[in-house]
Amino acid sequence: MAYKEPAPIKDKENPFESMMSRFNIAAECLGLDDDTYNVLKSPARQVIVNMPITMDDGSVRVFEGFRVVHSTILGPSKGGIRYDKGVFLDEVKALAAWMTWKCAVVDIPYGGAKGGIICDPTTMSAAELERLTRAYTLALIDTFGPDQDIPAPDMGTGPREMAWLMDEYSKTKGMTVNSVVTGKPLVLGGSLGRVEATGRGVMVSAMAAMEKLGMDPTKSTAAIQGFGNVGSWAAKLLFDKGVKILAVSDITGAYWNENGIDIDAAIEYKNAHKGRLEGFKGAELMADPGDLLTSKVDVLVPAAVEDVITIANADKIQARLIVEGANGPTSANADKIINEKGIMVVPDILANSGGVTVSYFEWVQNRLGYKWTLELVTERAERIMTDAFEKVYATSQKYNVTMRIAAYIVAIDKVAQTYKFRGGF
Ligand SMILES: NC(=O)C1=CN([C@@H]2O[C@H](COP(=O)(O)OP(=O)(O)OC[C@H]3O[C@@H](n4cnc5c(N)ncnc54)[C@H](OP(=O)(O)O)[C@@H]3O)[C@@H](O)[C@H]2O)C=CC1
Ligand SMILES: O=C(O)CCC(=O)C(=O)O
Repeated sequence: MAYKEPAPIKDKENPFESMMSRFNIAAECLGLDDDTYNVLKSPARQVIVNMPITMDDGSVRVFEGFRVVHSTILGPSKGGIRYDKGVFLDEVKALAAWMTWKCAVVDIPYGGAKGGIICDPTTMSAAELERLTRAYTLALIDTFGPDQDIPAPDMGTGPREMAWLMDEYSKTKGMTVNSVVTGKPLVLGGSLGRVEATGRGVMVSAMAAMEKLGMDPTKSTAAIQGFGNVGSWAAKLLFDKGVKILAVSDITGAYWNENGIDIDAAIEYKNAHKGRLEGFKGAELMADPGDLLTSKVDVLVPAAVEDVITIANADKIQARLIVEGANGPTSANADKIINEKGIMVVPDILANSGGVTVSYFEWVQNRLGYKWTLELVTERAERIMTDAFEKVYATSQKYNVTMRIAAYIVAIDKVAQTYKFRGGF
């Protein structure tokens, strides 16, 4: 039977339009001129590739993949690769633009890019995924490069895929080029602290926001959607700070414990059960996983997919603080409702920027041929995150705007100034 690609999800807000509506507000606050506006909004490069892959049963399937380079104004473009059956071009375009803004917010010398392949990694063997990753690398060999475009993990990918990518790239160059990709296994030049970096940044932003709101972490509760790389590390690090985690979730459901979930036990369970929480006994399965988002907690951390906080549920959210671990979890239409409710949102382009920050450290270490200690990585990453938070907070006060619009203002201002100094392209 011929394989049929799943249709892209259509019943959601377009993520690129969501990104643009925030961009437009920030551009207006800054009084951005038309020329710069047009340059900054347009992705520099969009590549679509089709890759025939021999499956383990001998059949051939053609997979569609994307790489969007949004901007190289600040430096080589940087951004993860997503393996998911729902990937589509406008999503990758939005994710690439968010990378540009994210790198600018944390003041690292990168532009933004993102990649994705329409596939379901949970139903593919390791050998099939390896062939696919190598084919994708070859298809994008002219795009990738340590001084051009540097990929990293995102949903559905991790150190294993980054290792294959590095190896395939290196073979075509006839030498080992480990700085072409970050998020690699440690033995291949990965950085200590990269695996937990995004979750750590979420924790650092949550702590900084709680301080502004006068919340005591040890008296606060949280719910975390998504228990993959970002969600599980954010949960673990918040738990270690004394925050009581009442709910966590993955694709198998949402799990609630009024007395607080033992996150170490949840992570141990997940690691022993193919990366899933299904059957975890330390919490009750919630009847509707969507209820996690509107549950009675102080802090909400969406750390799974886009567009989960929408006009359909925004008015029911009870948390005082939302810290966006995922990229684009809040639709632009929901922003107004959330703001009217007085909920503070630490936006994705700030809250989850700890990952790309430590990716930058990995790239720097690869180029130096030197390894930093975990303490050094953690201390530098936390300082960058704290400084970025304070800058965005001060900007929100100055312009009397939300933290989200303030983060866009900081980012767009930096990219626009750099563009002007460079004299245009
Ligand atoms: N990894 C990184 O360094 C960074 C990631 N991000 C963003 O963070 C988000 C998560 O990425 P990451 O943790 O790497 O991805 P992972 O693939 O490691 O984890 C994703 C998690 O979300 C769960 N999930 C998927 N769909 C749903 C859903 N509808 N409801 C609840 N849970 C769901 C998955 O469950 P299951 O495993 O059961 O399928 C899994 O637990 C993405 O938006 C990504 O772009 C942002 C910055 C950096
Ligand atoms: O680590 C990186 O370079 C990028 C991570 C990423 O894709 C993201 O921040 O969304």
